[in-house]
Amino acid sequence: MSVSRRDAIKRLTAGAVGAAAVAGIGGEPRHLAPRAAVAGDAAGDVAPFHGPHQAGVLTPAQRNAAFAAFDVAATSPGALRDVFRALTARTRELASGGQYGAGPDQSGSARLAPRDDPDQSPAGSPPPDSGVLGPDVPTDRLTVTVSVGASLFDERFGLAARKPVRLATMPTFANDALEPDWCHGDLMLQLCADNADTVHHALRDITRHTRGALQPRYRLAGFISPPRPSGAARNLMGFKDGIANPTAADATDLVWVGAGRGEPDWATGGTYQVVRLIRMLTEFWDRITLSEQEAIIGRRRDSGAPLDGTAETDVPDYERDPAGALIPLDAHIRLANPRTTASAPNRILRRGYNYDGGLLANGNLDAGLIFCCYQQDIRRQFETVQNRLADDPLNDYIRPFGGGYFYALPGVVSPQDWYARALLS
Ligand SMILES: C=CC1=C(C)c2cc3[nH]c(cc4nc(cc5[nH]c(cc1n2)c(C)c5CCC(=O)O)C(CCC(=O)O)=C4C)c(C)c3C=C
Ligand SMILES: [Fe+2]
Repeated sequence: MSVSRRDAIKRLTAGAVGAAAVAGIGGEPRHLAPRAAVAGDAAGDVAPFHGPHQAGVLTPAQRNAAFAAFDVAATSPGALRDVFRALTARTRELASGGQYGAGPDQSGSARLAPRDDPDQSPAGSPPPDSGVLGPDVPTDRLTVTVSVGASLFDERFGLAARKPVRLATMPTFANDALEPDWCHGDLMLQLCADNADTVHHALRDITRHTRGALQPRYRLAGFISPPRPSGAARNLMGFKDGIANPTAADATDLVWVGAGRGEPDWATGGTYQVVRLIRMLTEFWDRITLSEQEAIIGRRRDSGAPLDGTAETDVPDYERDPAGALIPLDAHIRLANPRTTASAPNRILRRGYNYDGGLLANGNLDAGLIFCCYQQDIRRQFETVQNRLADDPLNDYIRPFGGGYFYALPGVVSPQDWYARALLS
């Protein structure tokens, strides 16, 4: 992250607080009217909003994302409830799409209202929407996954006794060069959609409706490339990434927090989220040989196959290669998941995105991975894997600079429900 970009963000956040007195949380609700399908909509474009778990965890990864951390500027429990109610209302509406300036006609179906409808935008008021997506707001498989950090459970809102028992502040690991401006936060929003403008629109809508109560802390946009030429998408080191991941069938054992795990009742249906902002030292990576790169990862760069196999989907067989003749003992995939009975409960659900943030002050590329994973227990899963990676040769080519530990809230189960209702009631 360049110094100028960070300064720009600081200026923007300062502006948001300044505007708080004017807008107030939520301001006027900006209703989207439901609408018939618009160009670009296709079957499967809607990621269902209501359910026992939030969308955006098991949802097949959309192509674009933003990870945005916030601090809560609201000071009372009542104001905190308003924050979550506003977040729920905006997310529910944005995820189901609609038309700005439309209202039900006599038959109850959606219609386009005249653009200059005075009821929608009274003289002297700003328009109800940024307009970034035009009048038709597509669903675009938008998901907004809301997570809370350990700092939300400090003395401000009287929530200390309700903290998820395994939620802590992310520590600094051996290879980290953490930048405080890019770490932690009371709240993390993971916004994902098939198109980048949908992600931008949703983030802008949410910040507008929570201005003064949520203080933006940092944000980073991410993307997933199309298959090149097939199979899993590639990260910015050129390797297929996200090949080996638990499936939805594993989620009960590995991802969702259920009853009987010693967690507070309100937390049932949630999951722990780890976000790590990891810069890639691409200038160094691009200077080593292909076989060195492949030995570091443990897979072929072109096909994604493990070094003991031929296809991306082949499962590495470490028992048949105890000395690491084919897949080195310190290959990234072997350290991360040794595939033993003992290591099975340590598996994590990865849902990462590439990021490209321009240039660093020294002229090097600022690009890398927004590593994000979900799990039942950070210590048993992410931290165990991370500690196994302590001497990973890949560490010479990456530098984690930010992120945090969060708890993704249980899902919103009905139109009357809202994020964190069980926590705050
Ligand atoms: C602590 C967890 C992990 C971090 C941090 C991490 C960073 C990281 N990984 C890559 C590239 C690849 N990782 C791959 C597999 C893989 N990585 C982790 C964990 C962390 N990675 C796991 C658990 C696995 C799966 C291992 C397995 O089950 O076999 C791969 C191979 C393709 C794949 O299976 O996804 C690549 C490539 C980078 C570049 C990186 C930091 C920038
Ligand atoms: Fe990895």
